[in-house]
Amino acid sequence: MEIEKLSGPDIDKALVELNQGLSEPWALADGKLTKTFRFRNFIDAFGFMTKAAIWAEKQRHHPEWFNVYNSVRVQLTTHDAGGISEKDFALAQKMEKVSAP
Ligand SMILES: C[C@H](O)[C@H](O)[C@H]1CNC2=NC(N)=NC(=O)C2=N1
Repeated sequence: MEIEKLSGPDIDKALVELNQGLSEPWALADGKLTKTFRFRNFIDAFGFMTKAAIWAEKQRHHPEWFNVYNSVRVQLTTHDAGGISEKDFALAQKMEKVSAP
C-alpha cells in the first residue's frame, strides 16, 4: 500500500481548509471529494481540463470527471487506498489554481 486513505475527521478538517476563501466549495458525495466547475464556455472548460490533466499525469493521480459544454463535474478518490487521500486534496488545490480565469 503506497498511500493511505484519510480518516473521517481528517477529511473533514482538510475539507474546511480547502474551502477557505472559495465561493464555490468542495463537498463530499458518494465518498468522493466533489465539485462542479463552471466556465465561460467549452474552450475555457477544456483549458482547465488540459492544465489539470498535465499536472495529474505528473503526479500519477488522476481525476474522475464529466464535462458538458462549460461545466466540469469532478470526483476525486484514491483507488489504490479505497478512499480519499492527501493526493486528492493536493489535486483539488491544484484544480483551484488552474481554474482561475
Ligand atoms: C500505478 C498507478 O500509479 C496507479 O494506478 C495510480 C494511477 N492514478 C490514480 N488515480 C487515482 N485517482 N487513484 C489511484 O489510486 C491512482 N493510482
